[in-house]
Amino acid sequence: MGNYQWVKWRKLILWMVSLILFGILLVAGGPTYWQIVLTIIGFALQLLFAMSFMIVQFVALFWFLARGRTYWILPGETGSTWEDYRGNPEIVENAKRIVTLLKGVKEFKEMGGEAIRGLLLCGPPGTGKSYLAQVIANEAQVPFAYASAPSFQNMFFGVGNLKVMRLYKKARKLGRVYGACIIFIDEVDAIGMARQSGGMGGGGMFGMGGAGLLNELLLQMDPPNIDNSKFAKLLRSLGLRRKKAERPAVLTIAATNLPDVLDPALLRPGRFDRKLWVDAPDYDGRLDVFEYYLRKIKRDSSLTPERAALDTIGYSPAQIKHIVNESVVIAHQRSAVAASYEDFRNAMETYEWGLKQPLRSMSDDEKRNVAYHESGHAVAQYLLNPHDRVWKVTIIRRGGALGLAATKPTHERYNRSDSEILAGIQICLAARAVEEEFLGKKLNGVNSDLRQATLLAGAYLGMVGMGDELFSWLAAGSQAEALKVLRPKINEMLQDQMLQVKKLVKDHSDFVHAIAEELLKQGDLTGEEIEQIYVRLYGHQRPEPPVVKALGKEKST
Ligand SMILES: Nc1ncnc2c1ncn2[C@@H]1O[C@H](COP(=O)(O)OP(=O)(O)OP(=O)(O)O)[C@@H](O)[C@H]1O
Ligand SMILES: [Zn+2]
Repeated sequence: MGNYQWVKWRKLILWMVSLILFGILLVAGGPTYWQIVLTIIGFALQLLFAMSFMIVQFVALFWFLARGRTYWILPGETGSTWEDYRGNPEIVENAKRIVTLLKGVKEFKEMGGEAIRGLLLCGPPGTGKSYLAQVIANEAQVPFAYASAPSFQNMFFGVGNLKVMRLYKKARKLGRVYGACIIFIDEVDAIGMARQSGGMGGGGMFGMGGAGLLNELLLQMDPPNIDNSKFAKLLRSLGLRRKKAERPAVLTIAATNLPDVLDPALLRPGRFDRKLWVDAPDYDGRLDVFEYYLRKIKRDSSLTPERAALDTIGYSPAQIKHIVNESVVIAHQRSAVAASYEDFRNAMETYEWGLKQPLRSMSDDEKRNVAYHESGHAVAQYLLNPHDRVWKVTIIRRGGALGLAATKPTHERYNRSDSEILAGIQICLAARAVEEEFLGKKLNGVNSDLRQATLLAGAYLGMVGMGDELFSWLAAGSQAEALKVLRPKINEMLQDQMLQVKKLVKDHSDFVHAIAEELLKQGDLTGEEIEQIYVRLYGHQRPEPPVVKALGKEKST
């Protein structure tokens, strides 16, 4: 308290002293009257200047923050056409309809139609969602804006909304010039998550939380059709009416990998009421994409679109583009003038597994362990899986794995039989089977193998009703709980499959030894080389793989 009083007094005293000094100066005939006036004006000007400077700074900061990271493409700037969108003719068909609507938007509206406002593209990454939106814009000859939803988010309240508002304002402006406009919003789930599930739609640190951004987006997509300018309000208050300004068509195309988490409000009519699934292409689709991208590079006759399409089940067009490009890089590195199939394969392997990183310090004994482990997988893969082929077996470290035995499907498949799942379990267990039977020890490199085998057995018994129960843990909700309850049965199943695969590798011991020896010599083997070894040893091609059965109590039926 006392302290506070003192501060107050001190201030007063300081003021008094200054006043007295000022008075003395005045009386002593120091400054003239004009000098005093000028000084005061000078002070005032300084204050004004400082304040306006602060205001300008604030405005600049806000403007800077609200500057969305949006890329604009005007008609004709990219030139990507339907010809460039490959591998998915159904999508193109659907997209063409949208372009027809956008092009004829004026006539369509005159007929009383409402312009489409939103299109939602769902699908895994790299399937060309933003690319499709660009092609639509280019084909319709309308401006295109690319924005990513997370970039709207800002820690300052209102800045995100301002960004959305500015984006749409510009879109409407350009839309008036070009007839329509397309805004593409990537990763819309970042702001469009169902509101109760705590989506990040809100205003952030200083915001009110909730769904501010989502609401702004919905409002901007489908704004109320009244003119809210001062002039229009004045006219309205005078009982007059200005001719309603024509609202330009702004089509919002949004993309997401997670359509299930979106707020239902987004999917209502008038918003994203049209949905297109953009999936990874099938064989024919990939063939088309490869033909397109391989045409752009120099390649020799070994690298054909057919061969490449066969190897790349599940690849997206973006991945295909990347692999083709990497093949050229690899070809160039070995000073070749054209990419070969070998380069392509190397590119794929590096893409899927990471770079080769041989462990120079590994002892011969350890290398032998890894070779037999992988040989076990390879033998089971080769003999048991009718729909997969061995792609590559290697004991050269890649990524985090000491070795790998990888298969690729021979064709697109959408369902799996009980026999195939059991074969899958045996393929996982084959490595341990070989360790025990051929090396006489158990090694610790099996963690992911056992994990995978356990998950497969769990699904077999507790999810897809292939054991003696039809109960599904999906209904119970927790896989972890189900695995615990199923543990005795899973164990029994794994033991039983282990016995079978041990028999398999012992029956083919020459094959196991030959692959392991060859791996120790060469480092890695392709599926074709494995096949050559088999044919050399047994004098015939791989027989039709057997139907694998569960022999334990599960086989009570
Ligand atoms: N169908 C296609 N035909 C030809 N090229 C394609 C196709 N789809 C994608 N691409 C190529 O892949 C690149 C990446 O695609 P894009 O960015 O559109 O994928 P996306 O689905 O939007 O991915 P993300 O969800 O990760 O944003 C494109 O720029 C294009 O060069
Ligand atoms: Zn393994």
